[in-house]
Amino acid sequence: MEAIPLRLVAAAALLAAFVAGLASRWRRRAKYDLHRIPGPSAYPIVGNLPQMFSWKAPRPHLKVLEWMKEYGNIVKVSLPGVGGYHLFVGDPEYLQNNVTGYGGNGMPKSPFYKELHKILSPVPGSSIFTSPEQDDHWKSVRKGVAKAFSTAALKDAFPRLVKKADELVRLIRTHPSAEPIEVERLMLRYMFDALGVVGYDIDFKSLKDDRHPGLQALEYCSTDVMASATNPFRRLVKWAFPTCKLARDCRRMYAQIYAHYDRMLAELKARGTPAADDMSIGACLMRLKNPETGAPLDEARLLQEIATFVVGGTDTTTHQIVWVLLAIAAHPDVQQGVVDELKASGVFARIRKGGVGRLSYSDVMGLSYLGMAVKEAMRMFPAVVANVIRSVPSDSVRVCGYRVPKNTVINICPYALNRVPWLWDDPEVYDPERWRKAATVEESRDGTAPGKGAATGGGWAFSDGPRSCIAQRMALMQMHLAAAFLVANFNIR
Ligand code: HEM
Repeated sequence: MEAIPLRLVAAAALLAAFVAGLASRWRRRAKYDLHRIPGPSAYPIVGNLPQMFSWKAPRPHLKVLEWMKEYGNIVKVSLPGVGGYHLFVGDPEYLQNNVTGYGGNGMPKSPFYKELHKILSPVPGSSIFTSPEQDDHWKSVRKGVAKAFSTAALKDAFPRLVKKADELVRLIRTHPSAEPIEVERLMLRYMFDALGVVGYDIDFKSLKDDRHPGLQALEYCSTDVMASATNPFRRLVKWAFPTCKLARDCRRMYAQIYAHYDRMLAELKARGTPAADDMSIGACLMRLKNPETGAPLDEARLLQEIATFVVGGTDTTTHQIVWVLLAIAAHPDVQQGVVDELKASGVFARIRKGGVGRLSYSDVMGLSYLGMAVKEAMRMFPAVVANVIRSVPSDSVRVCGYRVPKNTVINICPYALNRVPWLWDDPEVYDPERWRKAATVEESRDGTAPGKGAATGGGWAFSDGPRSCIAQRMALMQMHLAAAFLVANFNIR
């Protein structure tokens, strides 16, 4: 029998693959509505990755806002290797009721969070932040640590934070006046220390040591973990070339950050059983029990939770306070308004004339104009600009009326939600006063000021629902205090 030419076999295989592809595409179109969801056209193979993550301007949130304005309140974006199709939804009601989970209707966090786990621990697992579901472990940690963010706990920690803010001001005063200060770096050191003293009653002392190894490692690993989660090639390079510089640096820096968590746990353990009135994050974590066995949390699990609050509470507050300061600096009238309020309340005099010891939590959190200036900066410049990510749990769930396959990604982009014109009046205007209107709803144009989009505290900056930021009150305290100290002592330009 004559052999079938190889070329014929190859052509038949190609044709079969093409027909199978068409059939599967046709079946998919019949079953789901993905093709009906509006969005930018995607390139073959790489989808919309080049538009979202171009080297020149890797600012996906700006792209999402642009697309939402163009396509409306649901936009389909194709991101192969980073979860496939992402749906960006600009309908707060839909998000609150179906995604972020009021009334237990939330969607699970996407597998994206697994990638982030590496910065918490070398051991696979999940923490309050990375847990996909609101399972028993998540519930016990969330409930057990909630006390650390109560008013009583924050009042207790306040004097320790005041000392840090005072140290920050003194450090700035030692700086030669002609030389510019790199504010972001300085605020990173302040917020890292603030998290340590408020959350764990441990002074990391990074304000004293610019090259603090824990902070250096945290900076490096935060960048790596986000870059690796959004760039499949970075993961591939590290895996394929374990001796390249990137892979070696990663190993060294991850070891350094894990060593920092180990030292924190050792210090907490050395203190013995926490006192009953100790409501710090560290004390709450040390009291946690395994919900299945009732035994104290095992060390690996405890370390992951300790790490979660360090990671969750440093970069976020740093970036957010920098944006707050930038907004205040760019609006001298707002800065003057903050100064006037500080003076009228007596806080200015206490900060400036050696009375910081008499400053109370209520003094600072009662500064309503400062509060509005902070909230408005959080609306326009949320630190978590995008990537609050959930997964559609089953084929039967419709997203804004569309049938989509299980595991389709719902990506909440606080930056876009806080600026889309159908949710806010004059979204591009920095206007702290819009939050005053929130307290007097009748003044607003449509009865929903500061905007229908406002979910919690500062728009969507802290997300929403049961998985929203557990530490938002602590974060606000840290930012209010830093802003009050800086504005009272310096003219921010
Ligand atoms: C201005 C500062 C902060 C911002 C803008 C912020 C923002 C957020 C957002 C958007 C989420 C939801 C993330 C998601 O669902 O993917 C979140 C969750 C979380 N944040 Fe924050 N955060 C801030 C400060 C902090 C601080 C200071 C801590 C710790 C002390 C912290 C700890 C957490 C934790 C543990 C979660 C997970 C909660 C859960 O899933 O139950 N955050 N944060």
